[in-house]
Amino acid sequence: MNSCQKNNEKLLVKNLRKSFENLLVVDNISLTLKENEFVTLLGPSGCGKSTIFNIIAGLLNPDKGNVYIDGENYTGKTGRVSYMYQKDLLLPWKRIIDNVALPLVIKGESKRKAREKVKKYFEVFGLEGFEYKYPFQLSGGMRQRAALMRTYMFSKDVILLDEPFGGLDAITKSKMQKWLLDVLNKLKASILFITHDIEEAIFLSDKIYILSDRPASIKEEIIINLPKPRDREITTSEEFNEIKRHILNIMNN
Ligand SMILES: Nc1ncnc2c1ncn2[C@@H]1O[C@H](COP(=O)(O)OP(=O)(O)OP(=O)(O)O)[C@@H](O)[C@H]1O
Repeated sequence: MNSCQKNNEKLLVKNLRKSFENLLVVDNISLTLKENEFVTLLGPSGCGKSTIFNIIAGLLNPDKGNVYIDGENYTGKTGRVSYMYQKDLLLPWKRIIDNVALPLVIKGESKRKAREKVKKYFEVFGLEGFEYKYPFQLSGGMRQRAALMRTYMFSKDVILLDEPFGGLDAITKSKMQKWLLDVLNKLKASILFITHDIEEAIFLSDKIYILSDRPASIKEEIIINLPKPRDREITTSEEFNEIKRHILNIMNN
């Protein structure tokens, strides 16, 4: 165990720095994610958010800094966290149940056992009755729920979500945000989330890191103390708008 690990800290990122050729993309990023916490990286397009996720997932090596999960150094090591990209496509030729079970099959489970293990989650993810359908038979929101379920099956505790609702229309996106909070109430997981949508960040998060333009550095860390469980009405409250004004101020300076 790393001596820096504090109580219930799942993920600790320390002093990350990353350049591509001569382009500095990530500059001295440090952050923490506690057990069952929802933390968002909020920043402008192209600032380096996905690069930070690629480093946390172990797909990229930082030039400097480290990534600890449960106190263990995972810098440059893959396979510990779940990672869902914005366009995380389901395999069109596989049934939903086999798409969702794929992470378990990759880890060595038989198809039959993997199907058995994932079956019980279909109800929680709102996909009961759709187990044996193919992706083209589902709506956009349902496909995204299936992709989230597959992500959850890979690693149930630390989940990185890179703009998972970015490609959805406004109404579906809003429904999906509320749905995600409800699912997390039942399942418990520690989520690190990327978005450039300020309202989405406030609605979902316990904590927001505001990132600068490229190279990404942390401008401010904001704790969101809005009451939980949250529903849509909260987004029109004075408290919510006060946080939004504060964030806009920081982002525009
Ligand atoms: N493998 C790479 N080689 C060279 N440059 C890269 C590489 N990956 C990312 N970049 C550059 O790093 C910068 C940050 O990219 P990144 O994808 O991390 O930003 P982002 O904040 O996630 O963007 P967006 O919000 O548009 O998804 C961009 O200018 C991009 O062109």
